[in-house]
Amino acid sequence: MRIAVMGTGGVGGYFGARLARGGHDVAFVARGRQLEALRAHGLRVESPLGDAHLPEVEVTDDPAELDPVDLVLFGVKLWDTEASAELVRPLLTEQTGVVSLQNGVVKDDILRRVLGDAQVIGGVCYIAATIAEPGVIRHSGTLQKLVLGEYDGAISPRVREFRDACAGSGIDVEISDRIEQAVWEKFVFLVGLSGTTSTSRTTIGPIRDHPRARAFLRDVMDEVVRVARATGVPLPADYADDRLAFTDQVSAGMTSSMHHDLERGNRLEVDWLSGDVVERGAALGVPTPCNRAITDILSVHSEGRTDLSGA
Ligand SMILES: NC(=O)C1=CN([C@@H]2O[C@H](COP(=O)(O)OP(=O)(O)OC[C@H]3O[C@@H](n4cnc5c(N)ncnc54)[C@H](OP(=O)(O)O)[C@@H]3O)[C@@H](O)[C@H]2O)C=CC1
Ligand SMILES: CC(C)(CO)C(=O)C(=O)O
Repeated sequence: MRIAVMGTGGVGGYFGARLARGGHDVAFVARGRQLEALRAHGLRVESPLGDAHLPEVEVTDDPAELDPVDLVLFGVKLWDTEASAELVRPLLTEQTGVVSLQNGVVKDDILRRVLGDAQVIGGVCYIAATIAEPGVIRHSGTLQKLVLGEYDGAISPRVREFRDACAGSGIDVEISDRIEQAVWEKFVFLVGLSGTTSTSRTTIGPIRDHPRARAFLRDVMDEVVRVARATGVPLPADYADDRLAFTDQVSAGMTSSMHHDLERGNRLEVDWLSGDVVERGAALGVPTPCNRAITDILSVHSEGRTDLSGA
């Protein structure tokens, strides 16, 4: 398959590199120091599942320079979605699928609005990966899973083709015929994990082990479940308990990409995660006090590191 990765960071770089090593024709879109490093030294992935080095990669900061592709993988942060969607237009044919690896439930709303419903295939990814240094992606743990599916539930040829490309490249992948629900299922867990690990600046272990922090984590996720159900997404009413039980199975050291971003002084996605839950809840009449607390507490960090000393 010919694939373009829009945003070669933690997730885009990881999955793009695996697909390239799997024999697919992958072009990368990057900028700044990442673009320079990819041009100079190629792309390197460090992973417990095996390192990979692509010494030469097709990379650009301007998708219009690339030939059209079968599939675009979206790996930019949420604030860059709209502008990046405009940039990938020249890569699309009528058949091209656009799959977002991003978090949040708003990402595909934006892509569908800018690019049209028919172009967008729903997707969710489960992985912990970051840019360790320009040109180097570090994968933590062994989780590296994609779930994808057409929004109308059809198992289309393009979805099957991408599933086969991923499976043949060693990526854990499955097709869902209820992708909207799958996106919300991850959103419940992610909003709980990102909100609690970032506000308490610790990994999941101490949070799930402390009775009050654990109750807060559950309530944060339960608000997302209530918003999902009010939207018409049929999550079970006790889904927060299911996700709480799931957090007991992950490693105590697990944390969220947002917590990593906070520690690094980077801009945060909180307005598209807990903040989006608050906005949707307000529109639907669903109270979301825990997510509001998270959004408000993190607001002083949401634009990245600033001098808070007041000096
Ligand atoms: N990291 C993780 O483990 C996981 C992340 N996610 C989600 O995936 C999404 C991406 O996260 P992550 O991979 O961590 O993000 P990163 O910041 O690591 O990567 C995004 C990359 O895209 C680049 N980019 C943005 N806009 C453009 C553009 N117009 N042209 C070229 N390059 C561009 C960024 O450049 P610049 O730095 O200059 O902005 C950056 O290098 C988020 O929504 C996140 O929540 C989901 C699961 C796991
Ligand atoms: C929870 C996790 C690590 C799973 O993919 C994630 O999506 C994130 O932190 O952004």
